[in-house]
Amino acid sequence: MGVDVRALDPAEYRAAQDVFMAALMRPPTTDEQWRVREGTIRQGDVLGGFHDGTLAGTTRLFGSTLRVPGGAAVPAGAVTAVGVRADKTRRGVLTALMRAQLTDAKNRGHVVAMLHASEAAIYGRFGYGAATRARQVRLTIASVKWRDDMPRGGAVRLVDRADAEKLLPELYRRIGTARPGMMERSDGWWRVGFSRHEQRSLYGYAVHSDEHGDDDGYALYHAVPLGGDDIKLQVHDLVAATSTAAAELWRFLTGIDLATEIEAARPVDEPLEWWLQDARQCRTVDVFDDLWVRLVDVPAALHARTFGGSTPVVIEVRDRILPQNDGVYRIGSDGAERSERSPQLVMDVESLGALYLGDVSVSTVAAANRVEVRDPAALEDADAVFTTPRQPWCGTHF
Ligand SMILES: CC(=O)SCCNC(=O)CCNC(=O)[C@H](O)C(C)(C)COP(=O)(O)OP(=O)(O)OC[C@H]1O[C@@H](n2cnc3c(N)ncnc32)[C@H](O)[C@@H]1OP(=O)(O)O
Repeated sequence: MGVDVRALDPAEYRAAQDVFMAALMRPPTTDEQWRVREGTIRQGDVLGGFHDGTLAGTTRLFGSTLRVPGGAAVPAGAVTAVGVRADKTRRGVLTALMRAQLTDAKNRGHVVAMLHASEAAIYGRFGYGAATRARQVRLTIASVKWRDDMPRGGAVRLVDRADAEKLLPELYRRIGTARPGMMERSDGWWRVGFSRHEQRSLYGYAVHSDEHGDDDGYALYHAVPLGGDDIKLQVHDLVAATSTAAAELWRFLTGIDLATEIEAARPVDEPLEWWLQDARQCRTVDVFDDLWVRLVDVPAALHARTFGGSTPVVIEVRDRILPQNDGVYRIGSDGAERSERSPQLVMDVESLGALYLGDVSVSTVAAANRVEVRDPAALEDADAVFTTPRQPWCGTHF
């Protein structure tokens, strides 16, 4: 029996949400949570996969943009709420949904699709590559001593939730998407986020302003009792326009009385260790794949980002789902375009997605046999072409 996929009607969204929550083994969305979420879903965004006439699986795609190396922001489809009923898995429901969604993303003009994966084994077959990483850092507050030469300046103040709901989205819009891998957040994203801040626990909203009094960073955190007298500050969001703002926000967080430790998922190249007198007091407890990127329109995606190196490379790209992307591309610091030349390297669109934001080198992917090297001399050139000065990072959960 095949799988039928169609865009769901708004009246079916709640049922789709239930399928998703059950697939994630989470309790169903409450009526109160649903009232907030419902209004953020646009018609046409939710797909349903039907097996034997039953809604067996679902996925949603909403419009955003993704910052790419060089500074452009490309139209991006953010994929979320993927789930298949446990009694309907491994029958091709997700496959049918992903194919339909990628075609839809292409028709909507999205240059890339992107997601956070619950498991790393799921999305590669659909052309998604792990394009950014994050590291989970933990600091024990009693042992944190900042260096005297750490960047300092400006002031940090706490704001209440009502002010945070106005200030943070505005600040994020202004400063929050500077790094490759960062994405635009919709009003709905913020509404759902703030609605999760329960009254029962402390949520803190700290804003940094520079020496002229202009706001240039914020931290959003949550106090988690650990048992006994121990309290962890879980930092959900820390966005700063300058290293001074970031450093001052970290200094503020580690100065909060009664907190015993801090944990946050951060960019892998944030210079926390460099600010500390004892670098080992910042512990990396995990490094994990963050944003997965799928190039939906390969020529447009390559055109949008800048490349480095002194010698261009010629790469053949293969795409089993969107064959319009198949072809040979010459990529270098002067741009990227289709080419008639014979390829030096051959890769599928998943590997290209992983390389797209500069998180991993071409040599590393080639060493895993995920790039076919036809001209070994091209590998070093390709590393230089794809390399970026800053590690990409998304920092937005969706
Ligand atoms: C962006 C997000 O929302 S992330 C959240 C994703 N959702 C979850 O993790 C919820 C729990 N899991 C599920 O709902 C389902 O198992 C899904 C969505 C992961 C997979 O759905 P299915 O309908 O079973 O996938 P489908 O039958 O199309 O499988 C396609 C292929 O992927 C493989 N596959 C599917 N899920 C997994 C997995 N979790 N691990 C490894 N392989 C997998 C299948 O074996 C199959 O391989 P094949 O083509 O070689 O036979």
